[in-house]
Amino acid sequence: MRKKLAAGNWKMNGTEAQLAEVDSLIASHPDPKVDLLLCPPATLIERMARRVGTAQIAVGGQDCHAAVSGAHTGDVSAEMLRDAGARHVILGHSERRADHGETDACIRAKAETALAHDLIVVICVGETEAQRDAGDTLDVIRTQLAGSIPDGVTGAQLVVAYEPVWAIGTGRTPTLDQIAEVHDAIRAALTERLGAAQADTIRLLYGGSVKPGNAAEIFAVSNVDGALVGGASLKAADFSGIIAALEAA
Ligand SMILES: O=C[C@H](O)COP(=O)(O)O
Repeated sequence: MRKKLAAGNWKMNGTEAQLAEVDSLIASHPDPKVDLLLCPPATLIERMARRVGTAQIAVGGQDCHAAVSGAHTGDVSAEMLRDAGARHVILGHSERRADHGETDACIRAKAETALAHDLIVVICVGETEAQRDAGDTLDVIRTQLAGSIPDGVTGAQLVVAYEPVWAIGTGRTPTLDQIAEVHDAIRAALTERLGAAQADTIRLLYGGSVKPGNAAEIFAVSNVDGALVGGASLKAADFSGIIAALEAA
């Protein structure tokens, strides 16, 4: 039985004042029935981890470098994330793929380093609108999974997020059938690659315009084990509604 996971990706949003939302979230969910994860900008990781204290919210990074250390101005290493209090890292988000030219091989290299530093990796996959219109969605997803997931990863070390690029921050979402089709295909690809014993334990998150109003129907879809939430994770009241829907699913 996979424990559900509600993950928030704050992207490039938030300074000290934004951490008040974490206090509100803890107050609303002192004993959550699902796993909670917040991934703030790198500048807030340590402060958020301290703020969370012993409350049941994990903290994660939004990216890390593939190298352990060295001359990489502006980058953050996996070891630095661990040191700051992160236990997870998002890798291969479509915004990293688009803005920084990240390839599947690059994401895999980052994932290998992150795993070596005891971080749980949240690997993102998703098709563009043009790829969906061309009927290439499942091929794109399978290629991204094959190229970006390291060999030998265990179910405890990996979370996969399906985020259709055209649904991110747009208010548009796929149909429930489309979400089910992709999540079932991801589970099948992971089973073929890692074996059922590992694949069955990997949480698959849907991401892309998840809101309190659509969360319940998305969480009822086959092989959806939670969500990776962007905009709605910035407001505790909104994220709380999504968490409540996941707890009820
Ligand atoms: O990482 C989160 C996703 O990109 C979803 O963002 P969104 O909820 O703002 O659409």
